[in-house]
Amino acid sequence: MDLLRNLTLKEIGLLLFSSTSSFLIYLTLKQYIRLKRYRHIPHPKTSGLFRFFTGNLNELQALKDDIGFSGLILKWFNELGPVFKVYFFGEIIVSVNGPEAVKKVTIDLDLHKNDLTYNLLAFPYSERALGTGLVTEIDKDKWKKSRALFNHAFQRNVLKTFLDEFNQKSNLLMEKLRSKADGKTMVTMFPEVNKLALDIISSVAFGFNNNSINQSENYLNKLIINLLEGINELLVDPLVQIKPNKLKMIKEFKNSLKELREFSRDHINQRIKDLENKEHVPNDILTIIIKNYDGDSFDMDDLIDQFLTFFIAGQETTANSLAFAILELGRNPESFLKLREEVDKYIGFRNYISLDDLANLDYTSCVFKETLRKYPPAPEFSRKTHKEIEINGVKIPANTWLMCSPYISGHNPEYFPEPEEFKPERFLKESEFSKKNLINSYTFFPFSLGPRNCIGQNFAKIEAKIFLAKFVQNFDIRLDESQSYGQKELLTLRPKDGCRVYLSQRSF
Ligand code: HEM
Repeated sequence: MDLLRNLTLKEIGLLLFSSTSSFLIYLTLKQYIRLKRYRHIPHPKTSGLFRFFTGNLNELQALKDDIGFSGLILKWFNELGPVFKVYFFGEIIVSVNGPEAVKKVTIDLDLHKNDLTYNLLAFPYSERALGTGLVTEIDKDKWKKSRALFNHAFQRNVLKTFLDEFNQKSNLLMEKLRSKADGKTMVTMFPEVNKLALDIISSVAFGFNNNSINQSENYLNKLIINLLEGINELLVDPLVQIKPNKLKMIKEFKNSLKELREFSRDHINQRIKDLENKEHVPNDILTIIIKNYDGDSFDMDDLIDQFLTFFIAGQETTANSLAFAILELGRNPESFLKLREEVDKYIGFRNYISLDDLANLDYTSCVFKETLRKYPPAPEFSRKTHKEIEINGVKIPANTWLMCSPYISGHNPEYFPEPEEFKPERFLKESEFSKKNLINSYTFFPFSLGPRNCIGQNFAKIEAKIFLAKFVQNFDIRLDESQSYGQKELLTLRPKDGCRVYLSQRSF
């Protein structure tokens, strides 16, 4: 301090100037060295005065509302080829595409998840949200233990026992929609299927009747929406935490998270108590988890992480795909009629759909798959290299953030000609694409692949097929022509205007 006190203003200015210059030189050198490691990997054109630092930030921001991140990287894939990088400030993402790359990343090398991406879900705004739940656990050994526990609960023969719940909740939604099926009342499908998905996961996984289908605003539904909105904001705007006009949203996010965690804690505690007291409990996923838990005592925060993870992973993704499916069926009446023909043949007017019935619904499966191809709800997922690897002959340095995209693959005309067309037939076993093996696990992977694939995929397939079958059994649809048929990418990919339809009771 004494030294500073003896300096003149001019000397202090010079000192500040030289330390700022040194800092800038340091940043420039650091960025130069970082980018040099990736020099051989092409990237989209950068723009702006500070583009050496900001990289592709301008393009990422300008296009995020228009075609979304997935649309943007698809454009870059078409321009730059299967391996390319995108960068902004210190972050470099390498997008790797094509069957060989996807197999290598997800199966052969079974790379770790990228901590930076998943931390946004795990600990947004420095709060514990999904924490060390199954989606966000980075530590492989810990993840393996949890996954083994959950695998029990997601086996087909266990899910089969919940078929009543899947049917009952879908019937409830049909009943509600019937009350609006006058051909004149506009129905936005996304919130409806969102509540359906929430009520199904609440009942099948956690044994309680949430009953949001019949409520205009549901307590849990609202809390989850607030939670997801907060995380979305953080994803699209890293500076959100210092913006005064976002303070209210952040406060609401934190309150909702707190309430959700308290709700989960109470529910889990009650179940543990009931099990200890040998009370009658539902044989749901929570009971299976508690019974198979092999720790000495329960780590409550860990269980809450899992509880929230299943609520969120089990709701958003399926709901988005169901809303997109209705939108596409509305735009493609011939697919709608084919679907109905199949349902009429195998189900008729029965309002209970069994597992055997589901096995017959081949075209229904194709409709669901085609929807997931065109609009994978999780359009990208991230991994991290721990040592240098080679993909498609391109060397990728250690500690690189890698990205695989079911969206890019699903829109590649090499495997899916006329990718913008909705053609469920391409997934029929006898289709030329199936015969040529153009559609396989490495070209169509909306549930990801390898050990960290989606544990809920059978769950989602059952839910989707039952809903679609019941929907065409009951209704004719007309789309609201004024809506956008575009997509909106937040945490997941969803229909931009939520899928607006006019329903009528089915005519014969
Ligand atoms: C159409 C519906 C669904 C799609 C497209 C989907 C997609 C995915 C994808 C791509 C992943 C990998 C994510 C990553 O690597 O970051 C994933 C993981 C996961 N999904 Fe799904 N999902 C769906 C439905 C569900 C449902 C219904 C549940 C629960 C009932 C669920 C629970 C999970 C969980 C817990 C994980 C993490 C698995 C692990 O890392 O071990 N998902 N899902």
